[in-house]
Amino acid sequence: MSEKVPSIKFNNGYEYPILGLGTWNSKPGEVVAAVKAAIDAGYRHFDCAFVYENEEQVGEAISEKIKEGAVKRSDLFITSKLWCTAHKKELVVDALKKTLSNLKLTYLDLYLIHWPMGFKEGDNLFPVDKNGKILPSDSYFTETWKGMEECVKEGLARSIGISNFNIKQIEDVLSVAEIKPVNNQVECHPYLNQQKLIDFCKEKDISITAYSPLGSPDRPSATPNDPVLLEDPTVKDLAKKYEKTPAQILIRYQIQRGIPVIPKSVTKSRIESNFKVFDFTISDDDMAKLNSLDRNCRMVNFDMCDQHKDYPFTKN
Ligand SMILES: NC(=O)C1=CN([C@@H]2O[C@H](COP(=O)(O)OP(=O)(O)OC[C@H]3O[C@@H](n4cnc5c(N)ncnc54)[C@H](OP(=O)(O)O)[C@@H]3O)[C@@H](O)[C@H]2O)C=CC1
Ligand SMILES: CC(=O)C(C)=O
Repeated sequence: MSEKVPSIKFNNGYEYPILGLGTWNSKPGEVVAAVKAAIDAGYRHFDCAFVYENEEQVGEAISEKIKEGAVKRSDLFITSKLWCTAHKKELVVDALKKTLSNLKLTYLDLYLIHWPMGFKEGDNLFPVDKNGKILPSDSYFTETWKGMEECVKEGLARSIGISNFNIKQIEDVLSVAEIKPVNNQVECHPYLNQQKLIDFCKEKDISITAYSPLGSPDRPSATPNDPVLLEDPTVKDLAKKYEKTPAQILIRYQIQRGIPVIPKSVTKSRIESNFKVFDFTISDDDMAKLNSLDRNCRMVNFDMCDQHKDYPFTKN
């Protein structure tokens, strides 16, 4: 039996396991086995989203594992995210109810606003104009936040947070928040170490989750000229030195920074090895080497939104 994963504590007192399994790009036909293998390996934290279009299969795996007695619902920490087409306040609770029905759960541990940009409402998840650019909603995310607070008040989500929000946008949320966000989920790895955003969030008692911690090699927007984090010479040298894989170095890097991390895999052996990161320590000098790789290199740009008034990233 594997050991319990360490947790951090949110500003509302709930515990958040520091390592979880990502599920973006996990095909419906693969994700059931992946989630089951992860539970068997000891994972208790799963990162989902309505837009990944695989919540039903994640839910199927979780229900089967609960039914067979491997875990209880209370052992698990399940996150999902509100998609951009449901940013109007009156749409938020119903969007969460749909996600809960997909996942076959009665509550989420954490519900996040997936992106600060609202999209034109409707069934099309990516409504675009003739140039392929996103059609905006006339909502603003402070209104969406009020809908998120309703989710907590109705007992449908224990904690609420944000994802892909920049500092100014976080300040805007805080200016209206009756319930504070507990977490901002952002891209984070040695090529984009996010130290400034992490420091700001720490000051506000908001935790960070590191997405794409391995550099998201299977992202649909990858091009052959992009840098490949898992093949970085420093990362590979450290893997050799510590007798670990490059992925284990990248996951351990976040854990030692106190940053929860959610690597994705649908491969049983990788799901298992990515979890074996609690039996070694990267030295301070080697952590500094990893920090020095920072180069403002973002893998998940969501370019189709770069004209949106609430696009969070500065363009290089
Ligand atoms: N809030 C947001 O906007 C976003 C959230 N996320 C969340 O973060 C999660 C993780 O990020 P993601 O972008 O998926 O990318 P990751 O950085 O986790 O990389 C996933 C890729 O790495 C491969 N991989 C996994 N383990 C290993 C290993 N040990 N050795 C070599 N390759 C490995 C996987 O392959 P394989 O599966 O074939 O094993 C997959 O191709 C997402 O799945 C999602 O849950 C991600 C992006 C945006
Ligand atoms: C992967 C993901 O969460 C995106 C692109 O929103």
